[in-house]
Amino acid sequence: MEDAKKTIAIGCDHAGYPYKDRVIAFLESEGWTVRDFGTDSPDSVDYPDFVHPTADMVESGEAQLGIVLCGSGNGVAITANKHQGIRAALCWLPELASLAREHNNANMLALPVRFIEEATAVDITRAFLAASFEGGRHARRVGKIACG
Ligand SMILES: O=C(CO)[C@H](O)[C@H](O)[C@H](O)COP(=O)(O)O
Repeated sequence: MEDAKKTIAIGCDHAGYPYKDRVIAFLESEGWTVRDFGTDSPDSVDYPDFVHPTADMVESGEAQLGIVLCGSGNGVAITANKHQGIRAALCWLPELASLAREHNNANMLALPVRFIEEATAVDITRAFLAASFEGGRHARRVGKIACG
């Protein structure tokens, strides 16, 4: 059985696919068990088909965190954020990834693969994993996000 505390879910579309294996290699080198929901080729696909299962695993608690990749990062972030228990952050700089965890308690990272270098994607992922939620005033604000 996978250790839920060290499991991370990942999913992408064809535009995110070029960086997925590099990000997975980094995650595994850091000791994470990676559950890869695809896609697994540059052939054109529809990102929601890969993001929903990724977000489901995070939302259920089977995975601690999730990472989704597409061209702009917007399609995957918008899709993931339709899940009540998901706070997905679109990040193109490591500093944004740190803040997403520290201030927003983000549990999913959205990477805009067509707008960042591959090494930057790894740097952003590293920052996301290294940071932790600061709580305090941010907990009050995060608690007000849910509606309906
Ligand atoms: O959903 C997106 C835009 O918000 C992603 O960036 C997609 O990867 C992109 O739309 C894919 O575009 P394509 O022209 O079909 O390759």
